[in-house]
Amino acid sequence: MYTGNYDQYVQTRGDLEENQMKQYKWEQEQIANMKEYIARFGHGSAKLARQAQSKEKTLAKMERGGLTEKVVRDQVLVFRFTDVGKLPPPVLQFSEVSFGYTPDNLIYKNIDFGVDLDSRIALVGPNGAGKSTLLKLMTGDLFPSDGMVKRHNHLRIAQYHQHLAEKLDLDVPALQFMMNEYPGNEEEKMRAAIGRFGLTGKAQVMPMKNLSDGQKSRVIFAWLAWRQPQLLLLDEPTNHLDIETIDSLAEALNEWDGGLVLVSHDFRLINQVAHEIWVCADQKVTRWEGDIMDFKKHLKAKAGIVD
Ligand SMILES: Nc1ncnc2c1ncn2[C@@H]1O[C@H](COP(=O)(O)OP(=O)(O)OP(=O)(O)O)[C@@H](O)[C@H]1O
Repeated sequence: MYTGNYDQYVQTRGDLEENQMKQYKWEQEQIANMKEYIARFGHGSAKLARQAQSKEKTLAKMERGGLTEKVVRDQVLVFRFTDVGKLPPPVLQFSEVSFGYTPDNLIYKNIDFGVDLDSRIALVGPNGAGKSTLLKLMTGDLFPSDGMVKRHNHLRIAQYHQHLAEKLDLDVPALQFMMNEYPGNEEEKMRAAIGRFGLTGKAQVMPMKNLSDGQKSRVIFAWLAWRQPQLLLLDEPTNHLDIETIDSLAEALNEWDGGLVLVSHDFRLINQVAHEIWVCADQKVTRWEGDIMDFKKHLKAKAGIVD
């Protein structure tokens, strides 16, 4: 049981484990020294043998008292995207884009911006402001009512959203699903591709209905990653992931060399991976001058919440 928030927990646990490891190493060193002494002098002169006996007693006492255990790390969840290399900017350009699902209700009016492969953008804004809509305009699932969205000819975009997991055929195992989606690839390769997202062994070959929602999300990530996108659009990727998996996702994104546009309500994830915050509201997309924690404070102040 730990008090405080998650960051404090990580810090405290780290400190405790460091101390435990120091104690463990010290004890093991003592034990090794005593054992060596006993082995060398246990049958020596009477004086040395007495000292060896005394060390034997100390050793037994230490063992009875309970030795410090070695720190064993929880299995680290692997999440890994393959590096993709660069395309010259601009890879995705919005020029005077307006969009509405109906002409009398515009969600965006005259927006201009560029996204490239160095971009690490978090889209924030009130519910229904149009964050998911903006991602769909980026992928080309939606077309602007006015203006132009230009994508680099060789740009590979992959989009993650919850509905992908809902479309999985749950009677099929993850491995089979990948082999069906990407035929002509060796099974071993596909196993490794799913394994890169922490789904291993039996979990790959049981029908996906037996997987947790978090595991299904991993299958989707593996499926997206196989296309080696240069630009990843993530729409609420953390809904079914536990906090350690979210950290693992953040780490994978930080190690990866492609571009990222993230829609998330998870301030921790945004804080870890985003370099820019864009606010979608009032038919506009505006760059927030500050980090996500400033934005959180701003939202709290707006809602009249005092820390
Ligand atoms: N297919 C559609 N047809 C008509 N209106 C839609 C459609 N999809 C979304 N909308 C509307 O467009 C607006 C923007 O929706 P969008 O899902 O992009 O917002 P969002 O910022 O992603 O919201 P949230 O944070 O709640 O996911 C909302 O008012 C929504 O009801």
